[in-house]
This record gives sequence, C-alpha cells and structure tokens, in this order.
Amino acid sequence: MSTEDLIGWFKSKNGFIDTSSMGFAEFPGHGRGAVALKDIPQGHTLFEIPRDLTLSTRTSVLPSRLGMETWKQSGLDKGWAGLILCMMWEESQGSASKWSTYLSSLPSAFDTPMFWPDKDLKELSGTAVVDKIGKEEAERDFKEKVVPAMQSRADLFPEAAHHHYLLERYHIMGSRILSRSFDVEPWSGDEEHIDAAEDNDAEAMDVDGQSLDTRGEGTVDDADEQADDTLEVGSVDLDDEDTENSANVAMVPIADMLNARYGSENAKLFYEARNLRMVTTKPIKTGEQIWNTYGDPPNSDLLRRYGHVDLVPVPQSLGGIGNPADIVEIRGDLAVAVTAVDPVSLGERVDWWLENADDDTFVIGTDCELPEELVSFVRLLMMPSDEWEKTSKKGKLPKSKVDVNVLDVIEKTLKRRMQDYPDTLEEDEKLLEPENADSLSINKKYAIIVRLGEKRILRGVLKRVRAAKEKLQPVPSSGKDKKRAREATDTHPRDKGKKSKR
Ligand SMILES: C[S@@+](CC[C@H](N)C(=O)[O-])C[C@H]1O[C@@H](n2cnc3c(N)ncnc32)[C@H](O)[C@@H]1O
Repeated sequence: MSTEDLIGWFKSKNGFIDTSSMGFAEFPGHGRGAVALKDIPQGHTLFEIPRDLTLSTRTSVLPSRLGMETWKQSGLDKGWAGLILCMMWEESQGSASKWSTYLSSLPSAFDTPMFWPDKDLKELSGTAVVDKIGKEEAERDFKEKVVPAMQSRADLFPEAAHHHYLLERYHIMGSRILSRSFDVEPWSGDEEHIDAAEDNDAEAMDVDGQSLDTRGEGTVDDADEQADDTLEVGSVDLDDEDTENSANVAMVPIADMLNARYGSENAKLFYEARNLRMVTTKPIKTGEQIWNTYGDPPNSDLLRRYGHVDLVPVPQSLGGIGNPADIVEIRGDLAVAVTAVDPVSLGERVDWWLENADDDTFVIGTDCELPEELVSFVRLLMMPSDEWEKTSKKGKLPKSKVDVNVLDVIEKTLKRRMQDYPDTLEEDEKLLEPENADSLSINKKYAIIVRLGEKRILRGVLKRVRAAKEKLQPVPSSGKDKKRAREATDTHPRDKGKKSKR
C-alpha cells in the first residue's frame, strides 16, 4: 500500500492533511516517518483526523452487532481483546469496512520481543522486559474471550473468514495496538462548547486556554502546559480490569506514521470535540523529521512496545550514549531476601507494607538516586520489634533516613539485583565495542543496550551507596580497625537496638 493511496483514502473520509508542508519518507532504521517539505512554524496544523475515523470499540459497529450484553459477558469490554476482535472483523469485511485501506497499510511483521525466538529472549534475562511481554496473557484472552464470542455467532464470523481470526493474526493486531494506538478520551467539553464548534467550523477552538486556528498557524507556546490535552502513541498499558480505558484505546490513521526519539518531539496530537489535530510544537526546518512523542519511555519499554531503542548523549558515567529515561526496577523481595529478620515478623512487615505503601517494586532512574520508598521499606524490615509494633499501629511509613545498616542492606540488595543478569557490565560493554558490535544480530544488540542501560544505573547507585556508607562510617586506617569497622557494619540494627536499650 503506497502512502499516496493512504492519504487519498484519508482525504476521502474527511481527513485534512497539509501536503504542502509535510510528506512521508523512509528513514533508515526508523521505517516510514513524516518530513517537513518547507520551514514550518510552531503551532501549525499538520493534519486533522475526524474522531469517527479513529478505530476503536466505540467506532466499530461490531460490539453493537454482537450485542452489548454478549460483548460484556465475553469480557470483550476489558483489556485489548475487544479492539483486536474489532480490527480482525473490520479486516475480514474487505472494502466494505471504512478502515479497509488503513488496515492494509499497517505492518504485519514486528521486531518486538513478542516475536523473538527463546535464544534471543534469554539475552533479556534480568531486564524489565521479560515479565511484561504478555504473550501467555494474550493467548489466554484469545482462547477465553475471543474464540467463544466468535463461536456463538457464525453469522458474523463465518467459517470462510476463518483465516482472519487465527491466533497469529491476533498477535499481529495486538502488536499494532501496542506500537501505534493512542489513548483517546471522549470529548469532555460541555454541550455549549460542542455546539459552538458545530455551528462555526472555522472558529478558532480553544485548547487549554490557547487559541488555535482550525487549519493554519496557532499559538502553541508551550507544549508542556498543554500536556493534558495531548495524546501520545502507545500511551496505554492496560490492566485487564479496566473497562473505561479499554474503550479509549484507538488506532489513529496518519498520526501513527510519526516516529519518536527521546527529547526530540516537535509535533503533538491535540484533543478537540470532533477532531484530533496534529500541531507543531516547535519550528521545523525543511527536510527535518517530524517527531511525535511516545512519552519518552526507557529502552526496556521502547523495545517491548516498538521494537527499537533510543540512543542519545548521556553523561560519561552512564556510558556517554544511552537513554536518559532508562530505569532499573528492584523487586522488594530482593531486599527481603538479604534482610536477616525472623521470618514470621518479616512476613507481617511485608504484608503491612503492601497494604500501606502498595509498592512492591522500586524504580531507580538515570539520576542514580536511591528511591525514598526503598529506604523506607528497608528501614521497616530492619527496625527493632518494639519500633515495628509502634509503626504498625500508627500506620505511618518509616522515614526514608539512611544509616550504615540500612545502606548495607541496600548495597546487598543492589548487588543481588546485579546478579539477575547472566553477563557482567564489563562483558556487555566489550560486546558493544565497534569491532564486536557489527557481528551482533539486531535483537542481541538491542538486548545488550537495554540490559547495559539498567546495569549502568545499578553501578551508579551502588557507587553512591558506598560513598554514603563511607561518609557515615569512615574506613579506619589500621588493619585491626578495618576489621572492627567491618564488624560494626555487619551488625544488625536489631542488635544495635537491643544494645542501646541495655
Ligand atoms: C507509530 S509507528 C511510526 C511509523 C513507522 N515508522 C512506520 O513505518 O509505519 C512506530 C514504529 O516506528 C518505528 N520507530 C519509531 N521511532 C523510531 C526510532 N526512533 N528509531 C527506530 N524506529 C522507530 C518503530 O518500528 C515503531 O514500532
């Protein structure tokens, strides 16, 4: 499907696109993307998509054909199963579907870990990607929600169209949603606002208090101020329980052809009553790529959802090149495993924490700062029994104050976390050196980039923890003193607490 055919279809369905300002081109390594055909000022409308041209469970007629009761009973109103079924069904309608041209323009092959062989997936061991791929959950939804709904209505899903409803197609549609959908909330403006927009199409619409001409230059001074009115590609990772948000997940033709790179956004999609509007948020020079934002996620999420990673300049301590949005996740149970408290009390403390803090994973970013919650959690695990009793009664989380013993447990936790990766940081750095990197497959290279980003954060935070420990407890110079210092660090706070009580 050529881009011209897609644009022709878009215009025929009342979409607007300023083809004098923007075009589409292949960008090596990025696939297709949008390009400025002339200098474009900030606040310029690049294109507008009528809301009824977005494809969601709200706009497809399938849910009403199936009957809303059956739709809900089958669980198709939760998660992505409903939208996937709509997309498969619309595709099966051929040219009778409003979205036929659009659907045939979408990719059917993906580089995401969902489709990686086990050998490549092993390269991601220890990273935040592995547990979030969701292949089994998708297959369960297919079996439990989609197949029974289809079997109940042979009139809507005839045997002859069987090939549109294979598990393989289900995964492809799921990946299209993962990498290209937007979270499109219904218009929440009051009736008056909608009427005004209906009455006078040429009237400037108000977006977050700022006026934008309907088709031309506007006054988007600060995109950040407008964040609430803007949409990001792939902004929804759905909880299976979430009914309301499921209906918001929408495929948005043309808007999903823009690429994104960390900190590069120069255009954004804005909500309006009847349309979604892509507006430049910065001046763009002729020949430059027009970038949307995917919300600047860490490389682990970029790889999982979109199949690529971002590499931009970062401080030397983080390797000089990487993704500033990278994170490393520390599961609370690692801290529990390295804390020597009696198991009964430990279990009670963990349950109490989960009830009161609702956080079983701690996230560290590229600033390599210790999360306050992790410090608070470790303090909770380590506090003497009498203090624990008081804390549990008060229902207040411990202060995130560090001492040598808390830092010691955190250091052990971080070291333990580092062991989740089969290879060391130094081995990974070596693999990415130019003389070795060329022989790596793209999957392996991306996996190394993701795990190295996480490991460098761990190294950074470990360095900080050790420095803080040293500051609190300077290492004495004589060998004898060193031994004593080691013993003091290793002393468990419960013992310390008992000692101070005596
Ligand atoms: C919303 S689509 C954008 C349009 C897409 N390039 C196409 O050819 O249709 C998202 C996909 O574009 C590609 N992409 C976007 N930004 C990229 C980047 N910075 N580097 C590499 N690939 C990128 C990835 O394959 C991603 O899954």
